[in-house]
Amino acid sequence: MDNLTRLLESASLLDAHEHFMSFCLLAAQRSKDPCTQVGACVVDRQGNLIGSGYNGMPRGCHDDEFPWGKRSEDPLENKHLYVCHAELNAIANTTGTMNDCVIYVTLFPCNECAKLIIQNGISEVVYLSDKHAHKKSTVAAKAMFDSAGVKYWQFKSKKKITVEFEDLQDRVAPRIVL
Ligand SMILES: O=c1ccn([C@H]2C[C@H](O)[C@@H](COP(=O)(O)O)O2)c(=O)[nH]1
Ligand SMILES: [Zn+2]
Repeated sequence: MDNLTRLLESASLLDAHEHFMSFCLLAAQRSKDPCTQVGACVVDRQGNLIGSGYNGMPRGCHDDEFPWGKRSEDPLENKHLYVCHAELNAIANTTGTMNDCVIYVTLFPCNECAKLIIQNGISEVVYLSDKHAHKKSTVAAKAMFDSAGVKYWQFKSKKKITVEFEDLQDRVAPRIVL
C-alpha cells in the first residue's frame, strides 16, 4: 500500500460493521469474566443501535457472591449456571421489536442465545470469534440458525483502532492505525 492510499484510508470513517463490532468490543471490556469477555449489540435495518450488553451476573447478584471460575467439579461453584450471556443482556436491554434486526457479537452465540435470537425475530448474526466452534452448543446453534433461516457471518478486518483519552483532549476523533 503506498503512502497516499494509507493516508486516505486512515482518514476514512469506519464502515457500519467496523463501527458496531468495535462498539461490542468496548462493551465487552465491562465484563468481569476473567476468561471470556463478550459484547453484543442489536441494530435495526435503518442502522440504529437499539440495545447492547455484555456477559455478567444477573442484576442484584453480586460478583463477590457468585463465582467467575469454571474449573470446580461442583457446577454450583462455576460461573456457567449463573452468568447472563451478552446476547441475552443485549436483547433484554432492547425496547421494541427486534424483527429483522442484526445482532453483532464478539463470540458466536451458544444454543440458548441462538433460541433467544430466533424467537425475537433477529435475522442476521455478525460475529467475531468462533473459538467455541467445536462445542456441541455452537453446533446446535448453527443447526438452529440454518433451519430458521438466520444468516450468520464472521466479521473480519485488519484495521486497528486505538482510543487514547488523553489524546482526545486535543483532537475530536480516535486515531485509526492501519
Ligand atoms: O453465547 C454466549 C456464550 C458465552 N458467553 C459468555 C458466558 C461466559 O461468561 C463466557 C464463556 O466462558 P468460557 O470460559 O469461554 O467457557 O462467555 C456469552 O456471553 N454468550
Ligand atoms: Zn449464549
